[in-house]
Amino acid sequence: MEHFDLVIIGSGSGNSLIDERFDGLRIAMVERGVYGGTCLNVGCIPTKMFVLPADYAVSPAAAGRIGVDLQLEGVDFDAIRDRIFGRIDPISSGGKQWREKSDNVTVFTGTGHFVERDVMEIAVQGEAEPVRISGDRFVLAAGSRATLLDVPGVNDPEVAARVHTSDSIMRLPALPASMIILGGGYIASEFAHVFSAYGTRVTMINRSERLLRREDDEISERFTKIISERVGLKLNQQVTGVNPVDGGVEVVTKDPNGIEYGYEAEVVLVALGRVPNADLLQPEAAGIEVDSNGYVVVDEHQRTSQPHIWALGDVCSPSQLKHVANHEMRVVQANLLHEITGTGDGLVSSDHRFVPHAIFTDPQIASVGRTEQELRAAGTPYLATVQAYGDVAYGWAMEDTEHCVKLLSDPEAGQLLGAHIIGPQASTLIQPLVQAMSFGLGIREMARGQYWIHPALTEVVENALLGLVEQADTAR
Ligand SMILES: Cc1cc2nc3c(=O)[nH]c(=O)nc-3n(C[C@H](O)[C@H](O)[C@H](O)COP(=O)(O)OP(=O)(O)OC[C@H]3O[C@@H](n4cnc5c(N)ncnc54)[C@H](O)[C@@H]3O)c2cc1C
Ligand SMILES: NC(=O)c1ccc[n+]([C@@H]2O[C@H](COP(=O)([O-])OP(=O)(O)OC[C@H]3O[C@@H](n4cnc5c(N)ncnc54)[C@H](O)[C@@H]3O)[C@@H](O)[C@H]2O)c1
Repeated sequence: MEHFDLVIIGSGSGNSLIDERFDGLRIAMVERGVYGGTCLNVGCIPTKMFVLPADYAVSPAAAGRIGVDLQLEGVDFDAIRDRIFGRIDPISSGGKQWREKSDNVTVFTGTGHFVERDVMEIAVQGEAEPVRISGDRFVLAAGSRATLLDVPGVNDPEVAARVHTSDSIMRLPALPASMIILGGGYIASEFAHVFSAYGTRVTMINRSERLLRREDDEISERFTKIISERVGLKLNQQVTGVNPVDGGVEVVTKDPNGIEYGYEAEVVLVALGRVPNADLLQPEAAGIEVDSNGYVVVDEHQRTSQPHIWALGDVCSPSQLKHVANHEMRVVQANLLHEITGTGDGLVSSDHRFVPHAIFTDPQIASVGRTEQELRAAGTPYLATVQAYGDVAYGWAMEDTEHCVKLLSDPEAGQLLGAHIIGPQASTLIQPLVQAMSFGLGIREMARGQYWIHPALTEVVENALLGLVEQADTAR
């Protein structure tokens, strides 16, 4: 049995962990799928490369409001798809080849699972017998996978060929005429924007009454209304079955009154969340604790319940975001180097205080901190302000009527408690607010202690901050 100093399972954020400081160690990299993981191959990168053309495709509406007559002549889905994967696929295969050539890293292509606390068995692709390796230390970077649809009819081969997850939907051989999207979260919303902008007739089926329900209510309500102008929305519906129909699939649903509906489309996208891949690792064989939702349990240093096993990213973090996986990777990297080579003063900890996210729909959405409904439920006193884009100069220029920045703070307008933005450039506008929260910058200092470029869209953030200050001062 081959022995390694370090065994890493998962080549997404796990691959970034290995740098020249690990040159003296014998490392095994175990990867069951496409090299480079979710973000590169089927996640953040390709989706956002699909979003940008979609943003252009919907821009005639915004241009028309300010007197520019743009006409969309069409969207070349095949060219977009081939350009995107023509760039991504070589990065993935090149990354794998580069690792395979490395003197100190052995790449195992196959699914690994524990058989003992320091022994892993790998079903290596193309090999008749599984391989066993042992390790001094392990890093679990095994990510998550799409939840599959589990209703009657889904295993019918004609249906199965037309039911996709985010892993396959971006590689469709041609743009479908119609698509049903199941779910109302990040993936459902981003692909609803993409495919409806490209010209597909999109129907979203969601079990609750609003999309993006975990966002602040203000944002979720606005988004649900705005996107309903571009896609068919079927809310409060539970999927009960799927059937093959001529040229497509029928999705059968039931509403809260028990009334049944049937919707047909050429293809179906299942976007019902992602489950951690911890189960594939058979963590019980190594004595690794897993929580009730299937996530590997880690302490603040990203160490699992087994001192020689560390975890990072989607396999242990319910936020399921790449910037979180990257952050945790750096923590594990520093802690491994500390333990193995004595680098640094001690173990470092992850900082999960203010994790932002952005949803690349049209309009964009970005958020950090707590929502108003969370503060209310917790009984935390707060101030809230909603600043319309249309009330600042750049928003006037855009003739904006729909978008806003919502800020929440303590009652003295001292510190921000949450920031939520819906509208153009939201993913960029949120960053100074993330910075303020992370470094404890007070609202008054932030609003008045710096210049805000006039007439940039950042004035919508400045005015929102001033709105909180004014409320606090009025209440004194
Ligand atoms: C469609 C989509 C869009 C997204 N967009 C964004 C975005 O815009 N911004 C953002 O922050 N996040 C986004 N995410 C989330 C982001 O992609 C993930 O949070 C991130 O990639 C997780 O990284 P990771 O290293 O934990 O896991 P991964 O990158 O998933 O890597 C895990 C790897 O482990 C392998 N593996 C699993 N089990 C085993 C095993 N037993 N043996 C061997 N190998 C195994 C898997 O094949 C995989 O390659 C998106 C996700 C999806 C699906
Ligand atoms: N821009 C980004 O950062 C980005 C983009 C895409 C994905 N992601 C990550 O990927 C993760 C997965 O995305 P997602 O959209 O699949 O998950 P999600 O958790 O955002 O949304 C899941 C949706 O499915 C619904 N749902 C779940 N189970 C259901 C059931 N049994 N019946 C009916 N509806 C059900 C939920 O109500 C929700 O609307 C996200 O949590 C996010 O962290 C991030």
